[in-house]
Amino acid sequence: MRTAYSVETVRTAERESMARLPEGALMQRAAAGLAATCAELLGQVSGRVYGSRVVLLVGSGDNGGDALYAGARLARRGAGVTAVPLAPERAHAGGLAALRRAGGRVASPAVAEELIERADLVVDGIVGIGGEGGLRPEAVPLAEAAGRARAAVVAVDLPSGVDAGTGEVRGAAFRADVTVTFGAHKPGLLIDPAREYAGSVRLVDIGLALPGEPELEALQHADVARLLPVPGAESDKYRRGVVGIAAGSARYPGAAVLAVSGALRGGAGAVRYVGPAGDAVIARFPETLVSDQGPERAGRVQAWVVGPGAGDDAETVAQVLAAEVPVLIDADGLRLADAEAVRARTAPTLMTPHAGEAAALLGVGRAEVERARLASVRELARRYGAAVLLKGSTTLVAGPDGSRPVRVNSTGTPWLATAGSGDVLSGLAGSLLAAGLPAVDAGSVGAYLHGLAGRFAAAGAPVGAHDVALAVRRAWREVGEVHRGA
Ligand SMILES: NC(=O)C1=CN([C@@H]2O[C@H](COP(=O)(O)OP(=O)(O)OC[C@H]3O[C@@H](n4cnc5c(N)ncnc54)[C@H](OP(=O)(O)O)[C@@H]3O)[C@@H](O)[C@H]2O)[C@@H](O)CC1
Ligand SMILES: [K+]
Repeated sequence: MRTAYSVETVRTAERESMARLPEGALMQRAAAGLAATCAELLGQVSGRVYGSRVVLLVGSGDNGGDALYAGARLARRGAGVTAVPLAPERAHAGGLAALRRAGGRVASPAVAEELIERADLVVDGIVGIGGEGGLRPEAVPLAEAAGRARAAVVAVDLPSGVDAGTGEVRGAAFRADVTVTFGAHKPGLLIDPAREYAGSVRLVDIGLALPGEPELEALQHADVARLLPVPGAESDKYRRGVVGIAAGSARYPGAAVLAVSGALRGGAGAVRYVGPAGDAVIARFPETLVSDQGPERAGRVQAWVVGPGAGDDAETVAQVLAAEVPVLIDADGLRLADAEAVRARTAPTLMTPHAGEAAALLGVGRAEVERARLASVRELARRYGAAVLLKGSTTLVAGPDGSRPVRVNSTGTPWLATAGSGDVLSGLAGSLLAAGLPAVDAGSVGAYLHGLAGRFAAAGAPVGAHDVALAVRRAWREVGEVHRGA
């Protein structure tokens, strides 16, 4: 499991550690890790550390201190290192002295853009977890220059300008090729839009003992493998769970077919389809149990999926919400579901909006949800008393009270932003619910497999939702392999 901790928790751990260790020890560990990554990148960019040109952009806090000590290490290996302190009188004094002793230079911000243009490596040590409110105006041209330059950009702890705790980006921020973060991932490094600015993220262990719950957790292959439902010798189709799909309409029969295609690959023993697209479903998937009765009279299921392509069929949504089994609500179902009926449910509920649907439910603009994804998913979960999966390039899954930790999925790919892809996910996650997974697990395992399947199906070229559904089996197998190998 990959975890991310709030700034507050990291600060607490930092204080405890500092009380036990000699002064400056944590910063030296951080700088050593940072310098190692810088050296590796310089090797890639210019072939060697010796003789390469490194520019350190140095703010007035410890983030700048990390950059200076790392710069000193690079200077000792023969790199030409120039530090640009944005507020020279407040830059980390020990770090500046160390850099000078190692042969590094110090330059004025007036020449920073010129230096960045000629650099092999730019180290962004302007601001870390102590930052507030986005980049200050004087740093904006530097972020732009670093973006234009051919130099590799390494961010210290996090890209300056992004919000460490929430992943929000207000205005300009540094775009890093690599972010070297210390002690723990910060939530912003795993959530878009900030995640995109971080490039690839490396965690340097500086020996922090992190107290309490993480803010976020991201499942990895082995975690997913442990959660996948596996039939035992005694299993029959009913014990493996039957998932009911109440989806599709005369206008959108394809949504029903795609939701069923996802459900068939999600581990339930059987898929029951209810709705007006039965002929289309049977033609494609003859193994489906098709009923033309409403959900109430369709026969037993262990979980329902309601909503994909449902049009305006509020009655079906109401019947599903009244069922005493887990329910996944997606697409049109989100709009048609009565909030009181959702809150009144006693069996688990999982809502799966994309940003636009979440915005409509929250009564805000879509951009607002995209800007503040973590706060949005928590707020929705609290309002509805339901687990909520907020789709996107970094999908988030919150438990019913919006509490910690929220799951974040990072297997997604931009290729998954294709029509019908969400219908496949709803069937897949619904099937996992029917197989007995708790709502947050069903959502996050579903998103994980779906993202991986999207990558396999796309392999660098456009995909349709149907291709994604087909690739779910490969994703499942790959995840299972890791488990068996473990
Ligand atoms: N956690 C750990 O265990 C370890 C942490 N370590 C490192 O320490 C870092 C945290 O250091 P920190 O607390 O000194 O804060 P930091 O991020 O350098 O910035 C603070 C200063 O920046 C300013 N400033 C504020 N907002 C700004 C903005 N938007 N744009 C520009 N400037 C802004 C503000 O100064 P002001 O100008 O307001 O006086 C403020 O004083 C952490 O990220 C990690 O790198 C490691 O050394 C090892 C162990
Ligand atoms: K930084």
